[in-house]
Amino acid sequence: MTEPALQLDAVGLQIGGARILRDVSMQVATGEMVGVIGPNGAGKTTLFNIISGVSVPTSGRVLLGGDDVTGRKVHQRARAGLGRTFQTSSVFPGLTVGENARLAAQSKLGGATSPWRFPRADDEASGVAARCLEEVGLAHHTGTAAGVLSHGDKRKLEIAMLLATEPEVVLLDEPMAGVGSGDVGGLVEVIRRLHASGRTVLMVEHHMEVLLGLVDRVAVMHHGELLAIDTPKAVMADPAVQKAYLGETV
Ligand SMILES: Nc1ncnc2c1ncn2[C@@H]1O[C@H](COP(=O)(O)OP(=O)(O)OP(=O)(O)O)[C@@H](O)[C@H]1O
Repeated sequence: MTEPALQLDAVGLQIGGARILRDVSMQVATGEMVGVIGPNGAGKTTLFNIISGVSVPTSGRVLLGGDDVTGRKVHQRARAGLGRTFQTSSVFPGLTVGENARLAAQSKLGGATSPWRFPRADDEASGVAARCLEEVGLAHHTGTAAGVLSHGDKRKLEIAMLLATEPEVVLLDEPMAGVGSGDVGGLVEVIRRLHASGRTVLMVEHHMEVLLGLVDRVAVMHHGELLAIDTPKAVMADPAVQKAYLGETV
């Protein structure tokens, strides 16, 4: 039997007297796309922090491809094939789109990471960067300053930078946040292709229509617990989920 790409075993986080996460267990199969939803403060960001190594759980285990990575640092998990985008933009606005992507590729390949070093169009990092920009549909913006891109294109650039690190498991933290309605469709297509290429994807997203149309399964967090994990249809029909969202639009 193949190991799940990502597995959480009874993960918990207690800070002082506060239980932030309690007993969260899930398995995400290779190539699967799972959406994580839940009301504000439910523990979604904390869960992503624990999976990516920003926080260490006080109980339970995190496994990547069957390997226990619970005690490993962010960069060690990145090397093990985990990539993450953040809610806040991580692009360098003064650098071009191409330079941003090349820096991300260099961080994976090692060696000098100075963006001011004259890039050779045929070096490995430049090749990886070009391929990733092509994949997200930003190749025509290679020479554009990242700071002048629309929010939607910045998100695409962040995804390209993530792809440049060649992750197998991708965590997307609210990719639609701040994106104008005209840019949503293009970004959805990029995420759909990311999934179709066989990568395993976990996505926190408040834009419910987008999320439900993309994912294989939905994990519902509530008060630090995993309330349900199932197909979008089954989760939306679950009375416990509806109760958790009472007063909010699902
Ligand atoms: N380091 C910390 N110390 C104390 N409480 C924390 C800490 N980190 C998170 N919390 C609390 O844990 C709960 C879960 O927070 P978290 O940010 O994970 O929720 P979320 O589901 O991502 O919310 P949102 O949708 O608003 O981003 C919140 O009540 C938050 O205040």
